Amino acid sequence: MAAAYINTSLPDVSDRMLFAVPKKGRLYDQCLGLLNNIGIEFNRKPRHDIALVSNMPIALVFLPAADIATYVAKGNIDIGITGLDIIRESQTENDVAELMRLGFGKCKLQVQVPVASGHVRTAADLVGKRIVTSFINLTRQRFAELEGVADPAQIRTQVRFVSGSVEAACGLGLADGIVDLVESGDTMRAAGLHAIDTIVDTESVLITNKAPRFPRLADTIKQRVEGILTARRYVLCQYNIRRPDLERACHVTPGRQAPTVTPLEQDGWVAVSVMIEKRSLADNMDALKDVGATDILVLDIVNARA
Ligand SMILES: Nc1ncnc2c1ncn2[C@@H]1O[C@H](COP(=O)(O)OP(=O)(O)OP(=O)(O)O)[C@@H](O)[C@H]1O
Ligand SMILES: O=P(O)(O)OC[C@H]1O[C@H](OP(=O)(O)OP(=O)(O)O)[C@H](O)[C@@H]1O
Ligand SMILES: [Mg+2]
Repeated sequence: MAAAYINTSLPDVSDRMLFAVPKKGRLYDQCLGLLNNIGIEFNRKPRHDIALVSNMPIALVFLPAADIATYVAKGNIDIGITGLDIIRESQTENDVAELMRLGFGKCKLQVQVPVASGHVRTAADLVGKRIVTSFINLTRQRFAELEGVADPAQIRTQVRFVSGSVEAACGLGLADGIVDLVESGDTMRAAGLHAIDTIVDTESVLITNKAPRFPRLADTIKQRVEGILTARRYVLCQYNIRRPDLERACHVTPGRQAPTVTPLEQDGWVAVSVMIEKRSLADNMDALKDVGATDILVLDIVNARA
């Protein structure tokens, strides 16, 4: 259970759901965009890590992404956004409920070595060597597997923690290899490194405590986020078609549930309105044209509720 926040200079948040958001870093901008999209209004004062939401009984708590899973697992925070990598690293998988993957913050936690150390081709070649990382638990678990040791504390490989700029460690002589996140690979390549093993594929997730204090409010947040993710994934497509060609057109664009078909004033014609996934839009438009559709229009969806 989340405890009341005990600090008299802070606002009273005892009746509010505490919602943790990364206070900086790679997830920050995306999280703020999402909060805005789901209609959460707040005013964060400079240097304050708590902001009251003006239109819902929620208080936002801005925390380092790496700590959010622990707060949620312990029940000090009710709901939060963080990365799957962080949940695994903080060993909180069994204590948090994953409500939804959010589709951003996608990257891989990888074992990397200097391109120049050509004799190191697999992670097994680093057994017994020096590894630097911000993910010591996941790194120790991976090397325990490679060493055939049940207890990660017993591994021969030396795993040392650094809090950031991990990619500098090999060049500076502190490590023979590193374990760090890779998205585009630019950071890795700029440091003269390449990846030889993947430990985790990660993306950001919405999580709650397993015994949430505000289950209905958490569900409302989940539904609103689902609506935004759906809106981002789909467009609304409208077209006109002769009734005899409708069946073939509906085959191309079956929609999420079913297309909406409306008769046109012109005899024998109908208008179709249907949701289409953005990633198959161009192919679907080509196929619609082939089956006789005309006046094909595509409209952005701002929000949705399935
Ligand atoms: N390059 C990236 N691409 C996508 N997601 C990333 C990337 N780097 C980190 N993440 C995700 O964001 C989470 C938080 O990492 P991030 O580096 O943003 O936080 P931080 O280290 O607290 O911030 P900073 O690096 O600014 O000090 C990671 O655990 C991961 O889930
Ligand atoms: O493959 P890329 O697209 O280059 O992204 C990967 C980099 O992003 C993160 O670093 P961040 O910017 O958070 O800096 P940090 O190392 O100081 O945490 C991560 O730690 C990598 O260094
Ligand atoms: Mg970082």
